[in-house]
Amino acid sequence: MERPASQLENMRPSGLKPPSRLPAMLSGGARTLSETSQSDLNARSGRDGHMGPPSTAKHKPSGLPEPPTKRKTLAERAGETPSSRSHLPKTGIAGARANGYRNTSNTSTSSSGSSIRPGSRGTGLRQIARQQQAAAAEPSMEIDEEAESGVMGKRKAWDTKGRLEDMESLYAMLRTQFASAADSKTVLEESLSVYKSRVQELTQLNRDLTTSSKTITSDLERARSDLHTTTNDMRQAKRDHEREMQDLERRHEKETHEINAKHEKQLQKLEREGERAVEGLEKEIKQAREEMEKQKRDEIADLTSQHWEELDEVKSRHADEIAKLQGEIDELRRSDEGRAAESADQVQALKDNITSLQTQLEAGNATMNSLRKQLTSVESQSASLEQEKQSLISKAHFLEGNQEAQSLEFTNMSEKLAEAVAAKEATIETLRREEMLRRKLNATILELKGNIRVFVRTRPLLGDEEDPAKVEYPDLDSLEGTKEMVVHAPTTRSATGKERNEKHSYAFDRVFTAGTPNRSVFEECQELVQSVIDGYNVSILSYGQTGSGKTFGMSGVDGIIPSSISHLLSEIRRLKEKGWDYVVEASFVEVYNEMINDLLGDAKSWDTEDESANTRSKKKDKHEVHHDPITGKTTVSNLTARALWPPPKDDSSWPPPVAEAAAEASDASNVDEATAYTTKAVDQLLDTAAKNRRVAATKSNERSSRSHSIFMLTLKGSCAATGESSEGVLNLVDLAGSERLKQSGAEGSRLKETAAINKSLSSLGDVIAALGSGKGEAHVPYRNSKLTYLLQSSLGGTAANGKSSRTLMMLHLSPLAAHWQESRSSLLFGSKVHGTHIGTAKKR
Ligand SMILES: Nc1ncnc2c1ncn2[C@@H]1O[C@H](COP(=O)(O)OP(=O)(O)OP(=O)(O)O)[C@@H](O)[C@H]1O
Repeated sequence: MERPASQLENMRPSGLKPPSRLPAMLSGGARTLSETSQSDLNARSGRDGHMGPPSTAKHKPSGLPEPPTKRKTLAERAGETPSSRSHLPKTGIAGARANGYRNTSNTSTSSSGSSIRPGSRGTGLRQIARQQQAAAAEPSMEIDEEAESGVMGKRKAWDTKGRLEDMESLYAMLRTQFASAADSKTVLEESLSVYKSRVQELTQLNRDLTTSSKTITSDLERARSDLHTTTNDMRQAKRDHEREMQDLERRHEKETHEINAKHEKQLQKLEREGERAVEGLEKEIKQAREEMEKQKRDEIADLTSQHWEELDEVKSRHADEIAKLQGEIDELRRSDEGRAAESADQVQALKDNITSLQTQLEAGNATMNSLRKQLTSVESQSASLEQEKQSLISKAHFLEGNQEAQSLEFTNMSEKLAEAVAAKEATIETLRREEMLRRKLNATILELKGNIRVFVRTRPLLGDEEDPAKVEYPDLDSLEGTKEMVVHAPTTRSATGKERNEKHSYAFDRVFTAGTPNRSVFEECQELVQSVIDGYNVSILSYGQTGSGKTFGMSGVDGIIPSSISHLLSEIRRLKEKGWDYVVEASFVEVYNEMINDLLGDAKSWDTEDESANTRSKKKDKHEVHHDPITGKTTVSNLTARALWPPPKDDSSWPPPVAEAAAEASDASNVDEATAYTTKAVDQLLDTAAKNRRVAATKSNERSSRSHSIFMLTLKGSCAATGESSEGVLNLVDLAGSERLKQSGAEGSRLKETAAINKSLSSLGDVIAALGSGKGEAHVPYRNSKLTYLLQSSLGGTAANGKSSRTLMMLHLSPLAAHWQESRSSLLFGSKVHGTHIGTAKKR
């Protein structure tokens, strides 16, 4: 695109400007060089002093204007009147010339200082023209004056000769003037040719400059387009750079994220390894402890047998000495009075001897007590030895003293015996009071903690499982135990690409970190299990999606079922010393499709109802649930109940393998065998249940995940001494997987299963919510599902007889981020249950 010259001028990098006068000259119109007027040339040469030919200063033109008309001949001129004659200057020519030159110079001077505006130049040309006209007019006036006052005026008309002379002189003068005019013309022509060549030069210069201008313009255009291209390139490079930077940033963020995730994984791995190491160490410690205990037991046994041997030795020595004494006494009796004193000395020596023996016995007893307090049989035998010793002493006394003293001694001994019996009674009474106090305290503690409690447990990552959900435990170091958890949802992105990091905080009665072993979990449940012994009904329910660890926590090694049995057995043994006797029975049932099945019965008879029959016409359950409104007891008809304690002696099919041990179990000295029996019996119960479920699974897959199992323990206790009695039920429930299967996608048996599971789990939530509303038992919808109806008396409510119960909901979570939604719905269920407060539990 062509730009105006003024703009181009401004952009000229070199600062080169086209000669300012050239456009002016060119703009003067389409005049050719021949058309250029003398005045133009004069004006130009005047304005541009250095461009003018130096010769023009020397050979100034005469200043005479070219005759506008044809010159007259001399004869013609001679015939003219003086007024009409030519105006020939005398001195005025030079003056006019000088004037004209001066004027031109003046114009030039003034023009050179002025700008190159065409207007000003035009003014200069007009001035020059005016001056030339004035110069042309002036000489004519001078000639006329001269002619009148000088030459022509002095001659008389008749003086032809004089007038001829005048004419001759005038002619000569004119010739001179003509000659000078010719010179002047030559000079002017020379000047013109100089000007012409100068004009050519200038034209050439103009052309060169135009070409140069064009070149520069095209250079400029090129430079501008280069600049444009460079700017575009730079912008593109900038954009590329920005894009690269963004990519780099994204990559960097991703890498950081990956590194963080890797670190976390490593940390967790290390934690897991640490936990495994701790577990291994614990196992080793346990083994070492067991070995030490065994060693101790062996040592105790050795010491005991040694002690027995010593006692036997002492006894035989006593017997020998007694026999010897008896002989000596007899001899003494037979001897005379004189030897009585000697005998008395001997008796004294014997007495000393007996005292030292007594000291030995006491020391032996002290050693024995310190070694094993539980060896009550040994103590009782020691007591009989003590009695023997006392009788020996009394015999010695008898020998020593008279009849009266002997009877006094006897009375003292009887009193001491009565005192000992009274002390024993008082001790038993204190123990009973202590036991009652303990039960009350335990009840108070549990009441304070609430009748419905919720624990959360996350299982560790298994095998090659990866990508755990992020969980934080804000009060991990709390001395009261961890109760809070913050679960982070997997990072998502909004429609605008913004990162969304959701997290949810929860608080429960207890939160267990991933990897907490079963044993530690049970320690927190122990108080609740203990309260069953005290006569409360308790339910512990494992809730969570399939694979979250419900079965592992309930029936696995050190799980709640085996640990509860072992804890209850040790408590039963402890209470035996305080006068309490317990009977323990176990049943194991499954609730599947709203039907109760006996897991210890025959699996082949399960799931027999006609699928097509409607619910009302369905035949009655084989196992009916019945609640006694007076006792508050729940019974299920046709249910197998296995005696776990005391081990039965008369059932040939039951007890299972440790028959001999069981037979001896009623003997207090064989508690270990009895415990072994019960433990084995429980293992066998669990095996039988698992086997039955496997058989049933041929009809319905994944039976264990799709049904609820309930291990029911009934503990009946009585204290003959006080006439007190108690009955508590412990229900250990492994619920069906809580994952919500879409009913729309399920068909046939799976649809029915899903409906039954959803119904029973939501009924469970509703029942607990209703119990928490405080509207009373009448408003609790126990009957909405078989599960809640079966557990009615142990879900935290209060039975008609005023007996109330306790519940522990154990939420099991998968650690995987992929299972986040299921974990969240479990946590929401737990929060709903945890928010429910149910009043104080009462025992009847
Ligand atoms: N705390 C844990 N420590 C180690 N392994 C565990 C733990 N919890 C669960 N597991 C393992 O996870 C797997 C699934 O556990 P489990 O069978 O108990 O889940 P579940 O919830 O009972 O499933 P389902 O509902 O199908 O019966 C098992 O292999 C189990 O050994």
